[in-house]
Amino acid sequence: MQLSEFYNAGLPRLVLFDLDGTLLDSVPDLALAIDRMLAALALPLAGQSQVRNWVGNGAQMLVKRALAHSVASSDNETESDLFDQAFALFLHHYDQCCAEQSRLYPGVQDLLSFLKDNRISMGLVTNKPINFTESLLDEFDLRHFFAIVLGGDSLTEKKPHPMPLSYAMEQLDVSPLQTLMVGDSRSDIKAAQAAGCRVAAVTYGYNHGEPVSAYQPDLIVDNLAELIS
Ligand SMILES: O=C(O)COP(=O)(O)O
Ligand SMILES: [Mg+2]
Repeated sequence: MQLSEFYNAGLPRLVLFDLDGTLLDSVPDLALAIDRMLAALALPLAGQSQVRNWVGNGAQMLVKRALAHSVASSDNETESDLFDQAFALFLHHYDQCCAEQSRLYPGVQDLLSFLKDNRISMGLVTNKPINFTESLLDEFDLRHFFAIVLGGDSLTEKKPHPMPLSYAMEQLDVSPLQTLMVGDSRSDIKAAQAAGCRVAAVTYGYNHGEPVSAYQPDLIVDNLAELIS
């Protein structure tokens, strides 16, 4: 279904996008950084297929999930020391490799250009830390599309909390009824539902191994270009 059919009065005024798994296939580089972190800690490696199921709740949760998978249970103090060490290693390695193998998905350039040509405002609301988000937007020359960019550490709450979506709508002075969220995971769908805006979900991203249909988004697409009228 095209956007113009979905919004009776034409197009939404604002489209908010998720980054990882929606615009950018980032798992190859996330997995590289996680495996370099695990190797430095002499722990068993995870690989892309595991990491794909762990992405979506921010970098700290990604590292926690990787440690929970690779470390036999330990006491709280060892766990927190290990986390601090692991997280620092992850940040260091991801900083080196975040744009090595990551690629934009098919249809992304087409949709962003279509929305820009139609003067629809766009925002980026990701759970990825803001410093990596900004580097990747520069690397893929996407920064100019977005009127607002929020990372997982930009505000006190991240998706699935509605705060970053509500904040973006307030800053751009657009109501939830005139806003569409586009994402790949339950966090995006739940945040949009709680913020009162409609949500389109892509089928190709990272949703912890579950189909996005389980969370009842308003629209489901296999390629973002399907939204273009
Ligand atoms: O960093 C993550 O956990 C994923 O970020 P996303 O919100 O862009 O999917
Ligand atoms: Mg995502």
